[in-house]
Amino acid sequence: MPNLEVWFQRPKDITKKLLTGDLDLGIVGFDTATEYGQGDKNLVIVHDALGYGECHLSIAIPKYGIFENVNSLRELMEMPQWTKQKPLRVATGFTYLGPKFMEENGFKHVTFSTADGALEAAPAMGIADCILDLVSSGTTLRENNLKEIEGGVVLESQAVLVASRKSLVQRTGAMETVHEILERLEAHLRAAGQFTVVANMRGSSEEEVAQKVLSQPSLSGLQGPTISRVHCKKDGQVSYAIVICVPKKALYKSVQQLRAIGGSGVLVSPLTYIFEEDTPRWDQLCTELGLNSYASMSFQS
Ligand SMILES: Nc1ncnc2c1ncn2[C@@H]1O[C@H](COP(=O)(O)OP(=O)(O)OP(=O)(O)O)[C@@H](O)[C@H]1O
Ligand SMILES: O=P(O)(O)OC[C@H]1O[C@H](OP(=O)(O)OP(=O)(O)O)[C@H](O)[C@@H]1O
Ligand SMILES: [Mg+2]
Repeated sequence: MPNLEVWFQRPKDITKKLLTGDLDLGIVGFDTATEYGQGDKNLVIVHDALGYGECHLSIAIPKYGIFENVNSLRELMEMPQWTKQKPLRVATGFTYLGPKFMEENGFKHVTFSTADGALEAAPAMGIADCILDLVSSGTTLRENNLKEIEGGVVLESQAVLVASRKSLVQRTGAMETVHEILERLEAHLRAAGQFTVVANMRGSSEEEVAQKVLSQPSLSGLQGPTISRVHCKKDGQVSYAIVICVPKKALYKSVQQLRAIGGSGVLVSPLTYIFEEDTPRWDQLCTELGLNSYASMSFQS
């Protein structure tokens, strides 16, 4: 893409640099954008689900000792151990979201300490009573004898595309660039679970082939089959070829169904992009920025 420069930075620095106006666009975890964005209106989520880096921010407590029978945030809060003099000690890297969550849930006697990594060790080391950190597979928690509790999830997260509102509104060309990035991302993510399937079909007419294909539940494709004539070199006879999109999960079933209705020579290739007529997140972004005229604007010129 022209007019675009890409820098690799630490996630928290990306968020901070978006806020100071040193960057126009960033890709970070939603948790980082929320933690370091701290509700700043200048940070705009352009794409909220890039489909990787999935995790959630959650409270975890030891499985043992005084916590053995504690399984919810409410039960944790109602434990007699936490007093003004001896509050619940939470180790977390999320020093904005952590206290905010506990306060919103009415937790009175709580205090926070912070570290850069390996927080899961803090309870066993006696430095904290529980932790508030990211969980993905849950392996780190299991390894450290910790458990999540009901009502303890602070935030669901995955990679997101974020922008500086000021940049989008003020910088010439910024919206055009974001539009192209968004179109490509949406089209690419839409295509992620799909294959293109091309097959030769026996049949006496396009209609007959279409009927056969549509009679099979896994073969209707995104909008129905594309059918075209194949002109054989040798005998000049006409046969037909169909092109359909098939979800990866349904691939083998589709091949079986194609064979059952006279399909052969099935070619399968991955799909890179599916561009639809609309880019829903673009319209949302324009509305968010109060730039409604952009929604119908095309950048073809
Ligand atoms: N186990 C995980 N599975 C999936 N995504 C994760 C996981 N841990 C972290 N993430 C995501 O990756 C982002 C970066 O993680 P992390 O904060 O560990 O960064 P880092 O590269 O170690 O940076 P720093 O050096 O500043 O700690 C997080 O904000 C979160 O969105
Ligand atoms: O549920 P899991 O799949 O085990 O993943 C969770 C772990 O991943 C992250 O740590 P990371 O590996 O980034 O190390 P860090 O905490 O030192 O940054 C997070 O801080 C958890 O410790
Ligand atoms: Mg890390």
